[in-house]
Amino acid sequence: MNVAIELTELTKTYGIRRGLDGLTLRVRAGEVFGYLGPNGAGKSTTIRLMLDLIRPTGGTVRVLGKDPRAEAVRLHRRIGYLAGDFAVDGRQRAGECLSFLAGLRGGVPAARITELAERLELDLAARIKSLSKGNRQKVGLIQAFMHQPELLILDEPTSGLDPLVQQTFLQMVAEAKAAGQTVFMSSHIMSEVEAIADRVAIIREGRLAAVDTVAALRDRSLLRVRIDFAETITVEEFAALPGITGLVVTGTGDGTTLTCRVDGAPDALIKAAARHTVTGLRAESQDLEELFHAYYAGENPTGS
Ligand SMILES: Nc1ncnc2c1ncn2[C@@H]1O[C@H](COP(=O)(O)OP(=O)(O)OP(=O)(O)O)[C@@H](O)[C@H]1O
Repeated sequence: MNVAIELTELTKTYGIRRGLDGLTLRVRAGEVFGYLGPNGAGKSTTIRLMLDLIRPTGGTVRVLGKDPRAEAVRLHRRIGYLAGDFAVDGRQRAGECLSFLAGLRGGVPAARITELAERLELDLAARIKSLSKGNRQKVGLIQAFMHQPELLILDEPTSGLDPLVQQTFLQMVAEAKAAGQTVFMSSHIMSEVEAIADRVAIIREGRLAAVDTVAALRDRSLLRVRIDFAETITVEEFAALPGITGLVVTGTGDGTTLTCRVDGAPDALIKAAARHTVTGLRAESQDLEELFHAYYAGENPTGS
């Protein structure tokens, strides 16, 4: 396996504050990797450590097989980086700024910059200080993508972008992947990375809470079930069934409704329910956003 990023037992403390706490993570070359976590989880800290913008308290970082501390300058040419707080000289015009940055990256054809600006609908003649937050973010995206780097490291790339531009951004990521580039992008919203990420990691309070493919995470999620009965049923009949949690029974007289979560096969629940007259049945997988909120809150959403 070709590894693009390898973090081992990575720790960063800011005085007494914890930024990262023993994070071990591998990102494969060529994959789109979503890095998710709530505010303050340690996403930007991880990214800054990868780029040697800050130094670890403990552990090691390897990016494209190199130590970013020893080879920062050479590595930066092979990376496209969008900072969470991307900021450049506001007096410059967007096009001038991008040409200048292109020079630092070893040169980029002007047509490539124009093409990206057209796709993102950015006016290259506008002064950066006159641009809205979303339009400044487009400048940040172009400077990260323009030299077609081996590795894109994007900290909250969709921040401030309207939904149409977000779609264009997702296409750009898909094209980068098709061209064999690796994309590491952070976000605090699952739906932003769900569609394009091969794998996602979820971090919480500086630690890894989960890492897997989106499909596998979805498979791990629980089933939410609601069953309506014609007659009165009791909690006791269902409470001891395997994999059942959050059991609630409501209503009396005209019928009862049972709601619960099921981990694993719902067979025992269905057989127990079939002893009664079932007037309604609904079962749905916990949606991913909900699953992530449970991870964020420090629960064990898979119930395992
Ligand atoms: N320069 C700093 N000095 C002190 N504490 C810091 C510093 N930078 C980050 N922290 C702390 O480290 C923790 C992780 O912060 P980090 O910015 O990496 O989180 P994040 O996941 O990127 O959050 P956000 O989504 O809000 O950007 C937070 O508790 C934060 O307060």
